[in-house]
Amino acid sequence: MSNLVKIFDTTLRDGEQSPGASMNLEEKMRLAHKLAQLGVDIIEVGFPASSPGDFESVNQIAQQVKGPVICGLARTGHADIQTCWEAIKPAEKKRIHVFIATSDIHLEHKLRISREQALAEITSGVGLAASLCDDVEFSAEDASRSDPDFLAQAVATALEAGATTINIPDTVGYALPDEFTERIKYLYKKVPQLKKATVSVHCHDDLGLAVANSLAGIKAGARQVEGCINGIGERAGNASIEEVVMMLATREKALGLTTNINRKEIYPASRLVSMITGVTVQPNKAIVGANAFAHESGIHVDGVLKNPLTYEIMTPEEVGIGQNNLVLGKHSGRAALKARLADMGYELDRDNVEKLFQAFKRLADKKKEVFNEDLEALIADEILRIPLRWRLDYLNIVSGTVTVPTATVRIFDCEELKQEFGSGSGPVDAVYNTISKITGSKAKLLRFTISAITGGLDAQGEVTVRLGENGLVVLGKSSDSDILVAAAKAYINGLNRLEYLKTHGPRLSAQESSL
Ligand SMILES: CC(=O)SCCNC(=O)CCNC(=O)[C@H](O)C(C)(C)COP(=O)(O)OP(=O)(O)OC[C@H]1O[C@@H](n2cnc3c(N)ncnc32)[C@H](O)[C@@H]1OP(=O)(O)O
Ligand SMILES: CC(C)C(=O)C(=O)O
Repeated sequence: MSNLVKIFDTTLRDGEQSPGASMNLEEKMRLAHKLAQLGVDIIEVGFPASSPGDFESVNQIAQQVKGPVICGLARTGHADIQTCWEAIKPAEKKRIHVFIATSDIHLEHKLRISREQALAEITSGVGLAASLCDDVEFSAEDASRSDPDFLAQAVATALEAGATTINIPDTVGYALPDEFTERIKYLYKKVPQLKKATVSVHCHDDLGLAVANSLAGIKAGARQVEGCINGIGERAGNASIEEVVMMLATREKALGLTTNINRKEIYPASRLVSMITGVTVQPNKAIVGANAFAHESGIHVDGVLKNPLTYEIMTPEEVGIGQNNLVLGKHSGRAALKARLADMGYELDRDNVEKLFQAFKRLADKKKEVFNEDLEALIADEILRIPLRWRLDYLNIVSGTVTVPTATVRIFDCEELKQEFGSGSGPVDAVYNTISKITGSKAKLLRFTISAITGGLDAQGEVTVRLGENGLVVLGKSSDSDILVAAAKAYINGLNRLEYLKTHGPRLSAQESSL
């Protein structure tokens, strides 16, 4: 048996069945090109009989996308199959995928036909498809809930009619891995001619077992796995392609199997699917989630810094993610802090690291994540105690529903008092325009946040601004019971830090670091 597992991507068909994930022609085309770059073996592009739009996108992709087999889905009715064939005909390599349900629940309640009629449908549908195309896949929908002997009969009928790939779907994500392995082994035993075809598995994630069941199928002899990028798809989704591929690659020694996937395209493909469908990837999602290669806990970061193998079983580079992400937060330790400081160009001596670490922990208790600008601000406050060029002396604001907001601001520039008057679209804008006039600052306001740090009507407001100029980025912070005063002071605080960085450079010199 081959050690190559073919990857059948159905993001454009089953993935598109995720509520709200439908894609237009341009989006499908872009994604199909990306899937070809990713190296999937087969792309199920759509269900051509379902709508003129789907026909058109399948047909356009069949004309333009080279590399993978281009596959269209069809029910057993002849009209579906003819329409599918017309749509995929221009492709270099093409496949018709015919399906019908084989479980009694589906036969009785949905299709309202007998088992005999279902077998006749298979003979007629697969037979027509095989007369048009030499690559035909047959799927026994709801196979995992079908009577095993009837399923074997359906599979034998499809092979007889000309199917070259037999797909065993766990349509409603009901199977348990051991059961699924047994089911496929049973089919191999009952239908000896199955060995000549490719067995495929198509697992849904209703119980979170889609990837485990795909592996169970592979272990029983399946050599094609169907799934979607990011695991999107009907209801709880399909097996996630990236998880299946990375499972096979990471555990290659144990499993002895390979795929044709260009793994560096995994992350770009994931981003594109998320962008196009609007279905966001949960942060803790395996392989492509924001936290998949992120570490915050001190003990983990210490290990990863010494050797990433301590906590990483694959490298982020392997799946197209730039590098791992060492997050600073309340669980971080000194090793993480020192590594980040070194990354930022700061070489602090042991006492200053200790001083900064204590301040960092106090901040991290209040904040989810500590960013570089937070560290710059801590260094400025705790270690450098930077000289303040500007200090607010006086502030008067006129604002309201019927007046143009104006501000009068007086500032100490070193020892010299300077005053200006200005306006803006709101009171904060008026204050900031006036401060910029006095200080001559060209800094851009990148972010402005305001929060209450005490309760009640007399709450202290804390304002944080993020300012940028010529590649330098700083934070400014202040609090006051008057939020406009807090806003003015935060802005001036940021400008003082920017002024310091402009004259001293963004990096601490060794001399300064030992201050
Ligand atoms: C497990 C899967 O993911 S299967 C794929 C599911 N995907 C989709 O359904 C998306 C595209 N579907 C559609 O756009 C529409 O359902 C269409 C155009 C295909 C059909 O629309 P309609 O003709 O209005 O039928 P409707 O959707 O109401 O019902 C489906 C019909 O197909 C029949 N059917 C379902 N599966 C099959 C099959 N494999 N072979 C033959 N007929 C089937 C059903 O019994 C039902 O027939 P009925 O109308 O005689 O009762
Ligand atoms: C059409 C088949 C393969 C399907 O999507 C399913 O059974 O889930």
